[in-house]
Amino acid sequence: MENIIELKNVTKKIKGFQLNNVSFECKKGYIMGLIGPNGAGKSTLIRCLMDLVRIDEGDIKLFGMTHMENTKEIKQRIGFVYDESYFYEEFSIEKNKKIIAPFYRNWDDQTFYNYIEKFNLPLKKKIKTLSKGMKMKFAIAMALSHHPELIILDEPTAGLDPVFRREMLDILLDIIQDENKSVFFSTHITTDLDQVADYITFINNGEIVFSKEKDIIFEEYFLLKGPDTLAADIQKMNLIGGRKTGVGFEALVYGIDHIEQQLLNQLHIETPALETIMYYTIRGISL
Ligand SMILES: Nc1ncnc2c1ncn2[C@@H]1O[C@H](COP(=O)(O)OP(=O)(O)OP(=O)(O)O)[C@@H](O)[C@H]1O
Repeated sequence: MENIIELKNVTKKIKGFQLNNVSFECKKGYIMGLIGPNGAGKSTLIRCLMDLVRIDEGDIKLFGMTHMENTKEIKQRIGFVYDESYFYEEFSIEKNKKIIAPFYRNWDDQTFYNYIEKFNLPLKKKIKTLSKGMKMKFAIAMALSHHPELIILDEPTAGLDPVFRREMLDILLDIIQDENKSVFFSTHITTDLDQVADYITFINNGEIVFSKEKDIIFEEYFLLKGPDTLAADIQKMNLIGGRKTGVGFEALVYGIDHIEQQLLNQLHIETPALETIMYYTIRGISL
């Protein structure tokens, strides 16, 4: 399967923070979600992908090319949506479109106006008067109207109400109905990923914790629950994290083959949500 995004040992130092030896791949035709807590480096990583900041070491390839080789071509083929508005706030939706469209060789007015209608956006309204959700929809309409093969979104659901969020996720799912298109988006709302992502990349403190198929993650991690009397035994079991819950304990482990069957028989075993995996990976053990 073709890699659309490929990072190898990418390092980027900024004041007091470092993306450290980041490597992962994103395949054509899938949705990859990038998760991590505040300050983990998600936006920095996306800025590196878009060559908005230069990496110090390593390699980034998009469509098999580096930015050094052909950044113009890469950017033609990406639809980019990020938090800070890069539109002309004083101009209307339509005027913004007129200014930006000529930069894209595959710009398609018909597609643009279809999205405007679908998203119910007011063409004559100035950007600064739009709600956060409308701005996000406009950004998505712009990003999709030049038929990109890869859509990169930084926190597309942040600050949106649940109805808008659901709509946004449906749009992402719609995009990959065309198997030549791929989506890479960051979020800290992990439940969004439960619904739409095929692959998850988890970053913490500038380092990749894992980058895997979502279904495999759910096969590898286990949430164990049991009474306080077993807490001491379970602590010896190579835990990722755990805590007392009031009625006993819960603990996150990677694989359960190393745990004696006799102990497992006394525990309740669940598949953890992504949020739980993220929480215990970051917080560690406090049993
Ligand atoms: N231009 C900059 N100058 C100095 N520090 C920066 C700059 N950009 C990011 N940082 C720092 O780099 C770290 C990672 O920030 P980044 O915005 O990439 O994290 P994030 O995972 O996107 O966080 P959030 O979920 O809160 O948006 C933070 O400690 C941040 O303060």
